[in-house]
Amino acid sequence: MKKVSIIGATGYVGIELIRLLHDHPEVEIKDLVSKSSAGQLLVDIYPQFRGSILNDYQLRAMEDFKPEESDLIFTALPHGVSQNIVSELYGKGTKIIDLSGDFRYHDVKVYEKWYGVKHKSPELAREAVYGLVELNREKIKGAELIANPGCYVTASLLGLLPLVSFEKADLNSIIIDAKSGVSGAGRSLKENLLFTETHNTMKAYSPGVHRHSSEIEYVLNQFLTGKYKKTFGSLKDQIDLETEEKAKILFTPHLIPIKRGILATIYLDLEEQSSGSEIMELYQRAYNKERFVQVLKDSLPEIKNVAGSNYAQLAFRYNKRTNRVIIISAIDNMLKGAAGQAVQNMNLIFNLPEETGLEATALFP
Ligand SMILES: NC(=O)C1=CN([C@@H]2O[C@H](COP(=O)(O)OP(=O)(O)OC[C@H]3O[C@@H](n4cnc5c(N)ncnc54)[C@H](OP(=O)(O)O)[C@@H]3O)[C@@H](O)[C@H]2O)C=CC1
Ligand SMILES: CC(=O)N[C@@H](CCC(=O)OP(=O)(O)O)C(=O)O
Repeated sequence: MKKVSIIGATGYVGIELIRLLHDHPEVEIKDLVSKSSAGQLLVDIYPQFRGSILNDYQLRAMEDFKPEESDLIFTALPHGVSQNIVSELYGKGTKIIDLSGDFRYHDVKVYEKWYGVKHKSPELAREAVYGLVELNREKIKGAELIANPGCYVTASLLGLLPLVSFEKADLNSIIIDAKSGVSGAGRSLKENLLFTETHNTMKAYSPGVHRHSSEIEYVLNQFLTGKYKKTFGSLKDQIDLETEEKAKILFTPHLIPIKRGILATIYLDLEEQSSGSEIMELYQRAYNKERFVQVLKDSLPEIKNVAGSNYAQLAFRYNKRTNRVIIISAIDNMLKGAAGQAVQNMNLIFNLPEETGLEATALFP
């Protein structure tokens, strides 16, 4: 049995990781590290674990945590905080999967611009392997530090990559309109996340300037330059970003009155006329071997059909009149958008079948 630990254990992603790892047949939870609740029993904060193997589990302070006793550590901390902890843990022989935005950009200048935070470990940011499994599977297997992707980014990239990969999309026409449940904002107290502020309403936020715009563009542009070429799709030629146009996307997130789930609706122009069957062939080529990506033909993705599961559901409609494609992508922000994808990464690192511990279907109702 591999030993795994979580730092930031009582946050929403932390608790989702505990739930997945508790049911995982090949790992055992070593330490659950918590800043706010060190010394307390997990069940006093999350009573749903009462009676389980974690019934007597005491949360541990960072000072008492010995990283070398774990084979792998998940850091489920806010960005800015995570980089400090990861740089202390790195190089001690333990693999790390970081769920924050801190290590998602090899070029920390891009991170600093969009997050407004100085990066203290640029060398580690260059080492980190981007953990979108469908894009980067081979590198993930040998990685020491994984940067688990953003939730909106996962939904958006899975929808976009087949058309970008097969050079069908006009790279300057991409518009992403995405909606998220409130758990996407984490567990800490914020006035704008109160029940009375979020229930029976819907709002856009950070239109065009949300930090995930930069992550979507950054990964798409790395992809276009050939960084991920061997593991996904078949770009004919790599582009030179100095001389050719980069992908520029416009992204607006919305908060909707549900607990979990993301639905992204993506619009793009095609370079040339196409057809629904031609595009379907691209999506099938991209995803027919993927365990967690389902391409729907006659129905459309819905949050209720993925919430509680690690699946992404995709569908597209080719609009001949405008020569545009509308792509719809649904994931659970806490699972394929965070903890589920992190466990998928862990399975690859431990050379386990990718779906181990992740086979639950969506919860319904
Ligand atoms: N929620 C989501 O859907 C997604 C979240 N993410 C990312 O995953 C990470 C964790 O997210 P999430 O669980 O939602 O966030 P939460 O706010 O729910 O949890 C973060 C946890 O980090 C711990 N922590 C340690 N030090 C600090 C500190 N200085 N300030 C605040 N918290 C601290 C706390 O747990 P403790 O006291 O137990 O240590 C806290 O509960 C974030 O980087 C987030 O951006 C990524 C994708 C999706
Ligand atoms: C609804 C909501 O507030 N969602 C969060 C994004 C999710 C997240 O946690 O950000 P990372 O994936 O980059 O870590 C936000 O918009 O900031």
